[in-house]
Amino acid sequence: MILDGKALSNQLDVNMKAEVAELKATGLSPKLVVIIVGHDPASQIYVHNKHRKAIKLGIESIIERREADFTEAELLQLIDQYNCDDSVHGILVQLPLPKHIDEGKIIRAIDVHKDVDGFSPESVGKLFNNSHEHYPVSCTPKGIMTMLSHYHIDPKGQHAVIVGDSNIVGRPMGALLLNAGATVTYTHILTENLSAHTKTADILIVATGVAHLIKAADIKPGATVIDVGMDRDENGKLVGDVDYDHAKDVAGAITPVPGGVGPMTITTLMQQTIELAKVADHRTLQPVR
Ligand SMILES: Nc1nc2c(c(=O)[nH]1)N[C@@H](CN(C=O)c1ccc(C(=O)N[C@@H](CCC(=O)O)C(=O)O)cc1)CN2
Repeated sequence: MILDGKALSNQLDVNMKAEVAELKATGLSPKLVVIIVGHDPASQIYVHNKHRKAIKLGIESIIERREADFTEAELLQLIDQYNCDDSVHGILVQLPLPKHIDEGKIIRAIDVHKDVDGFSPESVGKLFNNSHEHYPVSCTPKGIMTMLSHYHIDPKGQHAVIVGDSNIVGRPMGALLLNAGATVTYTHILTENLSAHTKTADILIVATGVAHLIKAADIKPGATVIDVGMDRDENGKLVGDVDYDHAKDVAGAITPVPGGVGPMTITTLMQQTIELAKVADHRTLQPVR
């Protein structure tokens, strides 16, 4: 089974577009600000895709582009400007940032109520506590959970193996799967005999940035394989971390690259922008006693 993230994303757009139109009719217009510093070619594409999707759904979208020598102090000031702007519901700083900027400091500077990426210590804490409150979660892992649910793949009791320990994908992915009742194994670049672990996975999530790291022989027959990689092969073609052409014959379900996880990341960003707008509106309407 091919897990078609592009088709699912387009399907979810229909309801989101209608919801945004309804909110706008009540005077609430969800608004997202994306800040990008520098000229990383992949980031330019992702930010462009985010803007295009927001416009398609009727979400207001501002892209703030700055040169690679934009300073940390200037970035903090820009974030503060949008923290203070009540018309803005979500603020996202595209990662990676140039080396002279401290990512942690930037993430912590975003008002927690506008942390549409779910990267703030507060949101991450809630995720790892399995809080039942509403809070944003890193968009790629949350989008993967939406995809698993759509295709009736229930992680409960399953062995999920995560390859890659990034804050954006690997770590929150493991927490979401654990919260959904999976038994989770984290693996990463220092893991010895990686294949011995991946071969035991009922659900295998690969997010390493190494093109075709996972071969068909590394996969348990029938497993669900989720490829988060956005790599280039020797011909410059976009490929994943999984050798899709051979892996698809072993896996029970698999995401393609492109058209798998990527579109679901963007759809989740839009869902969380709408959610933050509704929560902000509710806070305004309900004075704190
Ligand atoms: N602030 C953030 N920065 C980054 C995040 C994030 O969630 N928040 N995630 C990644 C990249 N990412 C989101 O920004 C992302 C990756 C891929 C896609 C996507 O649409 N992929 C397409 C192919 C695009 C192409 O042609 O290159 C697909 O898979 O079909 C969207 C978003 C890093 N930074």
